[in-house]
Amino acid sequence: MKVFHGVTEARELAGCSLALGNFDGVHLGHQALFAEVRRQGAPTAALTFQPHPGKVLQPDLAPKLISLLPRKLELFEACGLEAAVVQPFTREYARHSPRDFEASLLDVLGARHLVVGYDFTYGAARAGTADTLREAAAARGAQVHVVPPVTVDGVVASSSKVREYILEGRVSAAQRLLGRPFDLDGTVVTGHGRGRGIGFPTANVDTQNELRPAAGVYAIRVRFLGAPASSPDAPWLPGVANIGVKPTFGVNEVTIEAHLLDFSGDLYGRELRVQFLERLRPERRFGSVAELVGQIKRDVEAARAVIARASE
Ligand SMILES: Cc1cc2nc3c(=O)[nH]c(=O)nc-3n(C[C@H](O)[C@H](O)[C@H](O)COP(=O)(O)O)c2cc1C
Ligand SMILES: Nc1ncnc2c1ncn2[C@@H]1O[C@H](COP(=O)(O)OP(=O)(O)OP(=O)(O)O)[C@@H](O)[C@H]1O
Repeated sequence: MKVFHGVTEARELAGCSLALGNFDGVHLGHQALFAEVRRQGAPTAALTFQPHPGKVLQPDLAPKLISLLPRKLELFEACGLEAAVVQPFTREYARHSPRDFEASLLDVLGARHLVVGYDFTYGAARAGTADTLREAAAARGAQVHVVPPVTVDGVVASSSKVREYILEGRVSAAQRLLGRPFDLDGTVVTGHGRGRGIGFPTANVDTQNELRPAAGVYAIRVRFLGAPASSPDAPWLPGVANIGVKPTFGVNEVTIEAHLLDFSGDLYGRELRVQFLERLRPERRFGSVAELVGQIKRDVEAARAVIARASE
């Protein structure tokens, strides 16, 4: 997939079918837009903003993002798009009128089909709507396609809803809207080394990802990323993760630690992707290490059952 930095760099996409949005998380609603783009024909592309407009316009209220830009681009590619236009978003850019935005897509970039969702708005003060976009396109012989809301069990798929679920630890609800499990990437860093001593060594995952699930114990799958580890179809390894402050040991900082069920070996420095399948229980303080170990054994069995179901 080709990545262009800004509309003016992307003129070779003239005649393209282009989806418009932030696309944080690339959930099922976003995927429906990309399916519509593919139906309209090549070259197929999506335009997204970087940083997320919320970070620029209301930094104090801005949400934690479901996925960072590299992962978003990877997901675009997995949806079959041939190109992405990453438009730098600044306060100055945000002041552009709807007319400017229309001209940049239709005249500068020369898109032929614009694909937006049912609630899409654009330009300063969000004054542009699907109707104004349609008028602007029609005047240039281009078309606008508006995708109706995609819902799952009565819930409209949206980035905000997915974030809410993840923050509550409801990762399987998030998965239903994403169409895949929520994941984050990280590097294995050193911990306190207690895990090995109690029979459950854990990889401490240091992640740049902004959004993490609520504290608790999760059934997970893990895949190694990057050189020299593996190819894109490297296997998903079953695991169980604890997110939290380890109250049994009185640690203050929140960590994400993953115990791989059928793996032994040194993981320090490895880069991995962790997929969260289901929350098994809240984190709690145990009166003794023996009680904690007994519970972790039960967690491992529960995780195996969840992962076996997920792999069916
Ligand atoms: C499946 C699993 C569940 C865990 N649940 C808890 C818990 O409920 N409470 C707690 O204090 N620590 C919990 N832990 C964290 C352990 O205390 C931690 O893995 C161990 O102390 C090793 O930590 P270290 O990496 O800091 O050495 C859990 C760990 C795993 C792997
Ligand atoms: N469930 C959905 N069904 C159809 N289109 C959608 C759906 N969700 C988003 N879209 C469309 O996808 C594009 C990208 O939207 P955006 O990135 O703002 O996503 P969002 O999920 O609505 O985010 P947020 O929850 O933060 O408002 C927009 O054109 C939007 O209208």
